[in-house]
Amino acid sequence: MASSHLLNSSSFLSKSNSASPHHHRYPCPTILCAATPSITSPPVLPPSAPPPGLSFSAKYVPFNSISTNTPTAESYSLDDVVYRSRDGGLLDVQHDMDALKQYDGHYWKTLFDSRVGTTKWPYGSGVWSKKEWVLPEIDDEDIVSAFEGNSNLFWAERFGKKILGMNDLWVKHCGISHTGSFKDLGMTVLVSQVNRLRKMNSPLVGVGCASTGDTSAALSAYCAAAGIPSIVFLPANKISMAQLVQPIANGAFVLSIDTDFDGCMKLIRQITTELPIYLANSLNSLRLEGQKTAAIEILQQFDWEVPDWVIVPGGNLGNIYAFYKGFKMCQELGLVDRIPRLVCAQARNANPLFQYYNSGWKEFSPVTAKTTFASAIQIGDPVSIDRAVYALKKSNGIVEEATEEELMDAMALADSTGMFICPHTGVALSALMKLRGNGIIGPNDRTVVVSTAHGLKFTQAKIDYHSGAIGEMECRYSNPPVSVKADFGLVMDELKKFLSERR
Ligand SMILES: Cc1ncc(COP(=O)(O)O)c(C=O)c1O
Ligand SMILES: N[C@@H](CCOP(=O)(O)O)C(=O)O
Repeated sequence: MASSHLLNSSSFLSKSNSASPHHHRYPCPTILCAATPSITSPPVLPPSAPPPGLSFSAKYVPFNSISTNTPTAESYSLDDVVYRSRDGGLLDVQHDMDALKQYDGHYWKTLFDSRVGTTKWPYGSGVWSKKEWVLPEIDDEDIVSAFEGNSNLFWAERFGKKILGMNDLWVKHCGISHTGSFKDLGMTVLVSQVNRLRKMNSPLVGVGCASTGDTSAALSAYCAAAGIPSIVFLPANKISMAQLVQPIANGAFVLSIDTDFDGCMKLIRQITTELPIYLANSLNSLRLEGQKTAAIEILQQFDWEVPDWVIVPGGNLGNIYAFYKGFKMCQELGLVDRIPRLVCAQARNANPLFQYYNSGWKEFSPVTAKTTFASAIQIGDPVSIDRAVYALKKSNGIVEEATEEELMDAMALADSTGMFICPHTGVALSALMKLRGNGIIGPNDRTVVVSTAHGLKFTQAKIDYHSGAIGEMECRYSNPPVSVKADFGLVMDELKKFLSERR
């Protein structure tokens, strides 16, 4: 136990095993056996051996060439600093699928499964255990990782049975992570690539983002681990204290700006075209390569069985596409034979995607996002709108919304069954409750709700709820503490009252 902990932390800090003879560009039998180094029998060979010299690669292509299935000559190296296609559209990371297809689905499953829990750098990370599908060409010693991923897929037995009559409900706790949100999955990839670029003498002086609190926390932590300056633009007074203190503690240059997230996003986009600061928001498609591994991980955790539904709270809308991409890659490469239906859940106070969906995808209009307890998705003009629409259409997906009362009640109910979720996960659970209520999601459907951040980042929202201190809200599941004098009789009275009410 102690020695494996030491191994993990020393890998994080020094990449000490980077010069390992097991450092290959493609999966190999040695890597497959990494978790059992003291073998006496011959290594287990993968089902189909790699042709000698075959390597994997990826490049940027215009996203619309993918969404319209139109071949294009426009592409960029991942070592280029580029966020937009020539016509101003989004980019996407395109992998050399022909090279990946040299191996069958069984091969990839065996390889990925063999890396779970290994201390061999960098494959113990849930992201880097899928390295060939993420950033295939980066050297292991350039990777900046905090052992992210491999997050708990929690069987929400009590919530499912008691609240929804469901037996097969799961919560993927992506917020149980280094900086407390799913952003770590993408940030390890982005900061690793910047680390590589800086070693290649790129003029980049730092990495910057606009944030509602989680992207900035992840960016500042990974940059601090790599000794790279980070710059974060935060909407003043619109993020939680816990989120604000994260980049401050990690030594980021923090600008608290008198605008909302969308205003910060506009500014960082302008600034990163003027200064050699690398853009870390999910407009940068590199981030999504890491985030998509959560989808692969869900399949892996179900022994490669496909759930019926996956529900993701949406704000800037990169993550819903990342999930689609992860599932789709698994299907295309033969690991599974279908993909789940995706649901994107938004807060009613910040619901541009929901409105677009409700219009029958006729017209998209950005909104001015109003204050919501789900503050990390208080976004009115999502940069990945096109990616989200594509993911939803391709997965026969649905968009739902939740009012403030619905999301806070859902959060309180989930907490009362042993979770400690964030308000964004409350949005996703409210969506589930509605879709169960109208029968779209059936009682036996295997359903995964993606929990995107740790509840400890949002304690003020929970305090407000449990003290019944929210304007119009009934706070019907609040559980305030009972004050009592230090007197045996009075304490006994309170306990008897409590116990009789429980009967
Ligand atoms: C906790 C949390 N949940 C959900 C989201 C939504 O993710 P996305 O912006 O990729 O839609 C974000 C960030 O936007 C977030 O920080
Ligand atoms: N919730 C995000 C908003 C920005 O999203 P990004 O994925 O584009 O970085 C945050 O935490 O800042």
